[in-house]
Amino acid sequence: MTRAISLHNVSKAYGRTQRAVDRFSLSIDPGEFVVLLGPSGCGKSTVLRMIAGLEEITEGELLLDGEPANYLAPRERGMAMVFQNFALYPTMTNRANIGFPLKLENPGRDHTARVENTARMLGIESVLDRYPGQLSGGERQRVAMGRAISRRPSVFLMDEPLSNLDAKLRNHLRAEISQLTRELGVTTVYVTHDQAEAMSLGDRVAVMRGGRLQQVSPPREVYALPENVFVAAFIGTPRINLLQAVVHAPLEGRMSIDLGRQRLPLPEPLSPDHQLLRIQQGRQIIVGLRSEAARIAAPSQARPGEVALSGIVEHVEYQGHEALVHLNTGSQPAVVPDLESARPERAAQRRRRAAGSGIGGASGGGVGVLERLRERATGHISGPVVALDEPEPERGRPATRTPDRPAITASDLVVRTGPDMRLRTGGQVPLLVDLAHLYVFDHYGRRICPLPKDIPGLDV
Ligand SMILES: Nc1ncnc2c1ncn2[C@@H]1O[C@H](COP(=O)(O)OP(=O)(O)OP(=O)(O)O)[C@@H](O)[C@H]1O
Repeated sequence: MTRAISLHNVSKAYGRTQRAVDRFSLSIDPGEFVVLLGPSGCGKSTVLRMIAGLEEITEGELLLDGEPANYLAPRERGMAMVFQNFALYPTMTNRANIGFPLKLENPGRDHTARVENTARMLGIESVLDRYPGQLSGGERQRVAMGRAISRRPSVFLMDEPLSNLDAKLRNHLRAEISQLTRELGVTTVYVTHDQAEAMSLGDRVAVMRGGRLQQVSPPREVYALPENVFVAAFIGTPRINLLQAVVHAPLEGRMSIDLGRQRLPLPEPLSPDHQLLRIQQGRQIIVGLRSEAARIAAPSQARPGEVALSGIVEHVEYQGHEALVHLNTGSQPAVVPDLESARPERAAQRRRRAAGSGIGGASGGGVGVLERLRERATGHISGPVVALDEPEPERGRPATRTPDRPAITASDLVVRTGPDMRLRTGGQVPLLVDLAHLYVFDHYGRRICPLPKDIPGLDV
């Protein structure tokens, strides 16, 4: 059995502090795999815990298969949770750990077949009679998943189940989780702050920031059509290049985007997307260029839709199969708050939560002040995504740098090249920018180009 989950304007407030989750709405279909993605502290785990019934909903409504479920006890929800820290009973064998929920449910029955079947699915038959302490991290996490699966839940809730594992094992288990949940056809809500994990696992990815849902879309769409600059910057490696810019739209002559020391001329006739940029004339905007939107090549090699820029090589990051070239084009990078908010460590959070809920003995008093200061400094910033770090300039006048602003950081654009391209640090290189892959965001960070119907790089 699998079930539909609907959250309608769900909020969570802890005490009188700002809301950890703010008017969160999301409908998940039966059998769907939805990933909650966002930086540390954005409220992902809180949403998951409210679905599980481990956290009371302050406001809003939770529906399970269309039925109100705010006050349903956790065990009546038919859900299984898998956490980051495995949470196995160390004094029980792995067999007993996997069978534990079954034993609780049905003490009199023999569960051997179900336990062995589950272990076979996860490839851990050979370790069933060992103890968790005798297993590797990956095996332990498989046992934890086995315990969640054995009961045949109608929903899996997974809270960063792979984050304690090394990268290779993480990739491996990620593929297994994907296969397993599809085979079982069970609705899955998976929490992570790792965008690559989210993109590879989810049927849909729900991006959160400061307790609020920013966008929920299939992975390809969340990458190709980010609704705002926060989503654009959170998704994709290397991170999208975000540059402060001003639209230059003379009554006569070619429209262009002023990037500081250089301009991007917009090809004529203007596309409908670019035509709409005219109304931004003189206002500060943010230009987004993913690393695949620009390449190092001479103007003579320009393909239709490509325009020339140039940059000074600051640094080359050799990656084996490719190199990332960090360039200075003389523009000013846009700053997106919250991307990697320095939230308290998860462990410290858990300690505090445990202390607050009376579980365990750790009071966390020693770290409290520091934690609180850090929280205050990096606290929730919700509302519109303000990506610029200075006030909007007067209309009709291009932005100027004020003297106390940091100088243009050395590199403002990262492009990919083949691993063998010889580049000299400090040397100037020609660039071609593909305007079909140009993103423009307004000063609140909302995407204004491309329009929703125009999806670069998406074969639909
Ligand atoms: N029991 C609690 N009491 C007070 N505040 C809490 C409690 N639990 C969570 N919070 C706060 O609510 C906010 C959201 O926390 P949550 O754990 O949901 O974020 P998250 O996105 O899952 O972060 P992480 O990835 O670090 O776990 C944070 O600011 C956190 O400090």
